[in-house]
Amino acid sequence: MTSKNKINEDLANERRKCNFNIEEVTYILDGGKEKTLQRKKIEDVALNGGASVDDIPEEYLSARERYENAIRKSCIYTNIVKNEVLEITGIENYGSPVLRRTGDAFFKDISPFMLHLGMFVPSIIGQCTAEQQATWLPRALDMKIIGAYAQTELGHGTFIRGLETTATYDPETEEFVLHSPTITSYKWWAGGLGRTANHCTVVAQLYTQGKCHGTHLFIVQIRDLETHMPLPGVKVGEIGPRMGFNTADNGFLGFNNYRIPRMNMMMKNAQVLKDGTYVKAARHGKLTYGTMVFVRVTLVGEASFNLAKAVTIAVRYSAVRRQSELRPGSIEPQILDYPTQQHKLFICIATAHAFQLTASWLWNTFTAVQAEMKKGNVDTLPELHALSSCLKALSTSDATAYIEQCRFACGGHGYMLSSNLPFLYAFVVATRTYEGDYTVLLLQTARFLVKAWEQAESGKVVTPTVAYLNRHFTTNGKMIWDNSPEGIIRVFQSVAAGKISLCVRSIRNRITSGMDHEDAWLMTTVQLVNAAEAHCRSVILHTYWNEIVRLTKHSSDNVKTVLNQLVMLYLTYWALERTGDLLRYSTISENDIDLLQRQYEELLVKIRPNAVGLVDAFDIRDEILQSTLGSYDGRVYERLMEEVQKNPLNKEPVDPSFHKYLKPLMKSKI
Ligand SMILES: CCCCCCCCCCCCCCCCCCCC(=O)SCCNC(=O)CCNC(=O)[C@H](O)C(C)(C)COP(=O)(O)OP(=O)(O)OC[C@H]1O[C@@H](n2cnc3c(N)ncnc32)[C@H](O)[C@@H]1OP(=O)(O)O
Ligand SMILES: Cc1cc2nc3c(=O)[nH]c(=O)nc-3n(C[C@H](O)[C@H](O)[C@H](O)COP(=O)(O)OP(=O)(O)OC[C@H]3O[C@@H](n4cnc5c(N)ncnc54)[C@H](O)[C@@H]3O)c2cc1C
Repeated sequence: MTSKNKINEDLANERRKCNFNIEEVTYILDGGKEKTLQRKKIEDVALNGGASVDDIPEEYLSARERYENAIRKSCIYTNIVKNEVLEITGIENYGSPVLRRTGDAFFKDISPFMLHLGMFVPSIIGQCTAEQQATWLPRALDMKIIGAYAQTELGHGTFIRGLETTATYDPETEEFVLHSPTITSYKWWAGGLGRTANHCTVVAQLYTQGKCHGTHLFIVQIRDLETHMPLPGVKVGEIGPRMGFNTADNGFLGFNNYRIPRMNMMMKNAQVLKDGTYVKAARHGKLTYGTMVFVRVTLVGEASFNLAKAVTIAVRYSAVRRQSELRPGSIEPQILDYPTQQHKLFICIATAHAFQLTASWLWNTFTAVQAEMKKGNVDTLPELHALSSCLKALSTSDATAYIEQCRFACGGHGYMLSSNLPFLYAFVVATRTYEGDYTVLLLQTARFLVKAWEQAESGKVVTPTVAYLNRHFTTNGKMIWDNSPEGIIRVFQSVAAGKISLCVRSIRNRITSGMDHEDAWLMTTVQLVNAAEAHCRSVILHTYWNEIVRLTKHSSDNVKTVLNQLVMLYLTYWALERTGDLLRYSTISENDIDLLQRQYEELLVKIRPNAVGLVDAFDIRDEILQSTLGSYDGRVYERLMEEVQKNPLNKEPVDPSFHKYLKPLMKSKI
């Protein structure tokens, strides 16, 4: 081992202290040993040549240079994926989370191809007929065409029914005429649309035979494949600097009576026949929203992964960083030894676990619902929509808050872009808004909860994720407090049931006092968001606990212990966060709360020796972490110094601005 990659002594000590088998935990988080081995194989192939390939860190580049550099790296990565990785994994792994995550070694910000693979390709798979897929999919997968997903407009993002772009069918030519009738109808935000894409999925109001049939999806070519010039009738460009996503060339797009062939309407769920007759597959009105459901499901895993990155950085840094004295003259402690620091960080480790296991469970639910829908059964779709909406909302919101907490935990150095924490924050905070804003999605879940409550009230057995509502109608009074995992989960379910019940009462009272249903609902939305949050919290607690019990059945004792400590920390943390609710909806006493607090503090002490082992178990390679503070070897100060050498401002001893501005200022008289 050279002195350059010698492990920091404090970090080495932490690893010696770790008492569980790190690989075993990695296997659990990856979904099994085979998946870990496959991931490592992919990473080895994809990152073999040293991924970052940036001489100057991308944050020093101008907007133009950054974009060009991002395209350059996207092409390098795509070629590696096409020529080397898919050879091993097969084409079906094209959009897999492993490839998405390995891609992070190439980009601190984001690849302009992300939306092509993240939404354009999924919309072809989910919304096109087999015949259409045969036309478009091979070309899209082979990057012969590059697409974006243009749904949001300048005037509307949330309210899809309010979109203004029109697609009017002309039976004479068997074409759709796309048009942007107003400024607010311009497509806005689509990633990859501004400079990169030559095609996109466009969501537009479909008109045929003089009637509007609501929003539908169309595949639209927007640029010439040879010259990349926008086609006549298409106005396209980049929307400007953003808080993050600056290499994603988010774009705008307008149409002036732009014609596309009839077969460019994505026709899996509805068709327009040659003569203009509209035929709808009579299954479910919202199947055209399917791509969004798919992405919401994948975003739970994204939240987990990005939080895992942030907490890996913050825990390793906290083991290396020493600050202050506990007693006069004593050696400065590692900041990880402060209980307040542990309080900031261990919940982040537990949350990353909770979201990762919930993401896998949600993915299995998603694929089961897809399988049912293939058979023509759409009964399970509302529950999936309610689940994916609230889990997307909470996971992205919590991950955002905890990534910021990790940054705070790294003090001043966490503010450096080279720590990667600001990039992670800017990336994840957007996920709280895109693909459905936090509040809006929780209100979707609330609609489902109120209906489920009414069903349970009428004695019907409701679906598994809200089965606690049936219990609500068979028990009297407050839920008995019980400090076991199952007991805490039951109490959280009672909190959710109690809050939904209050919402229903509030809506009914308002209607009784003369409001119509819409106003009564509107006036109750603050409570409804709160109830949906409580429901989702109970789903996460329940899933995390169940999955840990199931997945550690055959684990070694120490792995069982440490994973159990983490899940208990998570349950206790949330119980303490929600003492107000617990006092209201359960028999918990002040003494019980004191006990919970003690239990929480004891858990911090127990987890402390394994903290570095736990973040090592996320097994995120340095190339992917891209952080001066979080590398495996803990050479924090050396890396910060090395980074300074890359700063173009340090290339010359005297900056030209001195002679141009400063010196004249210094010489000038008052
Ligand atoms: C080289 C590089 C390598 C890289 C590798 C890449 C690998 C790929 C990785 C993938 C990573 C993914 C990254 C993705 C990045 C994404 C970027 C962002 C993209 C976007 O943001 S796209 C735009 C998204 N927009 C939204 O989400 C809009 C939100 N609004 C809505 O969803 C709806 O309008 C809303 C709010 C649901 C309301 O709709 P509306 O029609 O008005 O419906 P109602 O409220 O009236 O409800 C009616 C009824 O329908 C039910 N409903 C609603 N939605 C759905 C649904 N989706 N599914 C099922 N049912 C639905 C609703 O519950 C109501 O039911 P009722 O029974 O109560 O009547
Ligand atoms: C980084 C980034 C990338 C994106 N990429 C894409 C893309 O590739 N393709 C694409 O089509 N779009 C994309 N979007 C757009 C994104 O999907 C929308 O911004 C998002 O859906 C929110 O819609 P909005 O901007 O219209 O917000 P608004 O709906 O205007 O929300 C503003 C506020 O109003 C509140 N609000 C709105 N409606 C309601 C309601 N009914 N009840 C209560 N409160 C409400 C919201 O909670 C929020 O607080 C992207 C956005 C970002 C930030």
